[in-house]
Amino acid sequence: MTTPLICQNYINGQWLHKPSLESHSLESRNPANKNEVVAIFPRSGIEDINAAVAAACQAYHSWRKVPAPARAEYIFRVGELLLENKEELAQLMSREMGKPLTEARGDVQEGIDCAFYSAGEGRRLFGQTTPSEMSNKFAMTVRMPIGVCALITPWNFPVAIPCWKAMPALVCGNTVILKPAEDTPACATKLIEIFASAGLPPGVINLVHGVGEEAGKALVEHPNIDLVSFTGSSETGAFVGATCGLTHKRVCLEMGGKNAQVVMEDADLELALDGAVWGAFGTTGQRCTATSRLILHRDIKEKFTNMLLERTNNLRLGAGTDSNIDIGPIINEKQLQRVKQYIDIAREQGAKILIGGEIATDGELVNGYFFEPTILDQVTPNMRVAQEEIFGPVVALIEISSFEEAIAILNDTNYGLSSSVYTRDINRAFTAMRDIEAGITYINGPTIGAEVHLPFGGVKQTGNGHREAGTTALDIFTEWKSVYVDFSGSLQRAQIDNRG
Ligand SMILES: NC(=O)C1=CN([C@@H]2O[C@H](COP(=O)(O)OP(=O)(O)OC[C@H]3O[C@@H](n4cnc5c(N)ncnc54)[C@H](OP(=O)(O)O)[C@@H]3O)[C@@H](O)[C@H]2O)C=CC1
Ligand SMILES: O=C(O)CCC(=O)C(=O)O
Repeated sequence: MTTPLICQNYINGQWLHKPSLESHSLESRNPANKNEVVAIFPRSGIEDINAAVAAACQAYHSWRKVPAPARAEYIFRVGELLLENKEELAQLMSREMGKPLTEARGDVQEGIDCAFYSAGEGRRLFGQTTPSEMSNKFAMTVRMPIGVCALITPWNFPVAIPCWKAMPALVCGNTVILKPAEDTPACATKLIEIFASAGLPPGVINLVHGVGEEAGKALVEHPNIDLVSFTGSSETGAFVGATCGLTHKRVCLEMGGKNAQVVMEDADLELALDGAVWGAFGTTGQRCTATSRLILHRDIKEKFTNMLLERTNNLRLGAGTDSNIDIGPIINEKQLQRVKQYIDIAREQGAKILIGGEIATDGELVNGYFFEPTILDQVTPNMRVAQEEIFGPVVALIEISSFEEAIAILNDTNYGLSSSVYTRDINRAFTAMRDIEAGITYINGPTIGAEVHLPFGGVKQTGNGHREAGTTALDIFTEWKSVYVDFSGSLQRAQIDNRG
């Protein structure tokens, strides 16, 4: 058992608001061992939010004028420091969030990739030049920063998601305030320590810990916040979207998925099996891109289900820090109960549990929040487990008899984040690419595994039309200005006459 990390807010270049054990403090615990306190962190209030917003507003005036290539050099340095600290961060993440070490390393690696990719944008941030209607005039567009950005992030990717948001925001000339999830304050603190070590000027990046409904809400409602970038649940996303609408803020929402993997009768079944196991049970199913529906052609369903059962039966549960395990814990008691409730709902609505379905309590598992990897059969498309995001190690099997039926069922949800089709038929592959309603489609690959230089986000209720990562992140964190330069020395005739 290690000593808890004492986390503080980072405001205007200073570590502030030391939490006391007695009051105004919260703790994060190891989800594989609830007796282990990983971190103690402040329960920030409105005064902390006001201080962070004031610092970010003040810093914005000079940061936006730092040349973009120079802003990018700080982010490049963050990437180098993340690389140097990768193992330490991954170990901490495994303890605080529970994901297996290999996955935690992948999470940090996404942050590193994002740093180097975003830093490259500092030397691009391309605008356009375009002909003017006048002879002695130039016309062009430039990207302008938006201002002070609130970044509200979940616990499932405690390094990657804050990096996806903060890095492009800073390269574009904005200043930021991060409000991380209550479950992962230590990861956020270590990440911001790295940003601070890269020498960013005071106020450019700020960290405020606390409760979503207090600190997060205060940030979203604050009149001096210009943009909110949010990843999390549909319910909180709806509040964030509505509040930003009422207070005229820019807003970018990413609210999860109900992702499906289709396996057709001509698929390479071993390949599809790897995809299904990793997609459904990787990160204990706690990914917005997780495979929560397996749409199986009736000709291969029985064989594939048996293969899946055998693999699932051999998965080992345990602490993410133990290199011999496959599946870590669920993040907290509330999420554990939520997953359990969905199993009860599935049963009530007529689904059959082929394997799993219970909270796992064998041996040391009793000390953590473990749930057995679960396969639900005889699921019909209108059941709640086929429509709602569960965010746990649960996958629903749905049988289909044609490719058209598979695509129709895949599309039949309110979400539209990730999707996958396993087939050897090129015509089906291209039809899937065209007809699937999702922001991401994989052919012969699992629904998870996004790369940072491609747009990330979804259609329908997954989001509000924005895409993180890739060059599309620049569209979130900048606004266009059209610039006309008249070098005629007089008001041009056509302009007065409206060209007539
Ligand atoms: N799309 C995705 O990647 C994710 C989706 N989810 C979905 O959400 C479900 C619930 O998970 P949960 O962690 O509660 O998700 P939330 O949406 O509640 O949390 C996401 C972030 O929003 C903050 N927050 C909560 N309430 C407010 C508020 N009123 N105003 C501003 N910020 C707020 C949270 O802070 P705090 O942690 O302090 O509550 C956290 O930082 C999961 O079961 C899953 O379905 C969850 C995580 C990631
Ligand atoms: O699995 C992926 O491709 C990325 C997942 C992710 O970012 C998320 O679940 O929030």
